[in-house]
Amino acid sequence: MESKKRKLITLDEFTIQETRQFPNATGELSSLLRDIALACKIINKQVNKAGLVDILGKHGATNVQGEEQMKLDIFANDTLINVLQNSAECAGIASEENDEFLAFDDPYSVQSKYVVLFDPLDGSSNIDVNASIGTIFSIYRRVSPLGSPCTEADFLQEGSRLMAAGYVIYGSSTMLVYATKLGVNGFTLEGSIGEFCLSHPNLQCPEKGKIYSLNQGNSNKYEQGVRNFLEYCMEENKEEGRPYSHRYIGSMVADLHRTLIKGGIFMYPGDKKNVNGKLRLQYECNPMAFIVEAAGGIADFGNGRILDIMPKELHQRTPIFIGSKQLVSKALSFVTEKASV
Ligand SMILES: O=P(O)(O)OC[C@H]1O[C@](O)(COP(=O)(O)O)[C@@H](O)[C@@H]1O
Ligand SMILES: [Mg+2]
Ligand SMILES: [Mg+2]
Repeated sequence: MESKKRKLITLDEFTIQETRQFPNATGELSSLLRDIALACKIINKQVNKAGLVDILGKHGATNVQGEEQMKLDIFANDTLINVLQNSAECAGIASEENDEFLAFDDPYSVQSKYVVLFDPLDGSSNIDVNASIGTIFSIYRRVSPLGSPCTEADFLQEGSRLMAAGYVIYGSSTMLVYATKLGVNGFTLEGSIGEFCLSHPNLQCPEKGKIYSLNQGNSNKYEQGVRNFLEYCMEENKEEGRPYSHRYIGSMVADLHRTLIKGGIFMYPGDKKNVNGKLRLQYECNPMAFIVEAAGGIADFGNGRILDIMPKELHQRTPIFIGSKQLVSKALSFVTEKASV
């Protein structure tokens, strides 16, 4: 018996419906979101045929993070910048791959209320091995006056001031997940019509979880509290369903997507050498914290809410403990991070 045909709701239709809930809304934020989705569709096309086009491997340059850039990092970065520069809704961007922010000074962009931050390609170490990778983005309302180019202050705002944040995961299917203050929704790319269609409405991060996720290879470098929590996760306790399962894909987007859907905790703690860990506050941790909190989970740096951190620099890093309320609270009861955020 043929399964009942599902009515497809495209991202466009969904964002227009959402806008209608706000009588004063102008639709600029939704249109900006659609531009980001367009850029990610272009990136997705290259990712899907990466082995057949000259997009695998290193590019040869090093970014401001001191990391070797992959060809796909550069392609994704250029694609997002080109699409957003031509979008009438974006005043400027900051990227994990660019030293400085870029202010667009054409007559339309200087009138735009919003700036966009992005990690164009997340999970770079997984590009050449065909494991899930992604793009992470976030949108702030400007604090600088409209009519003139945006300033650094527009990008150095606390995560709690975000208007929207999301990610696209290039995995077995390509999905876009985004959050506003109204909630978190997931859309799957329907290849035959080239549209993101609503597939995961009103995502909620399970309160409990039995999966812990971190680079266990670094365990000896983590502080005692983190190591005690790992012991707790691996300890036998039938009643509490321990030991928990360890899962680590090595792409934050993929590890967070699993945590959002199945529950659990994702961590990238600081260690003796890197007290602030590896992940970037503005491009990775703030957007993911905004999404997980909007889905009922929590995100902490060890001594406080990620979204309350007042950014000092565009590329600063922060430790992160994020996911299901119960398991992250448990982890924090073991951990007192000495991060200088
Ligand atoms: O290899 P490690 O140290 O475990 O780090 C993996 C982490 O680094 C990242 O790849 C960093 O992101 P980029 O790929 O955007 O640089 C995260 O996606 C991932 O969670
Ligand atoms: Mg990243
Ligand atoms: Mg990246």
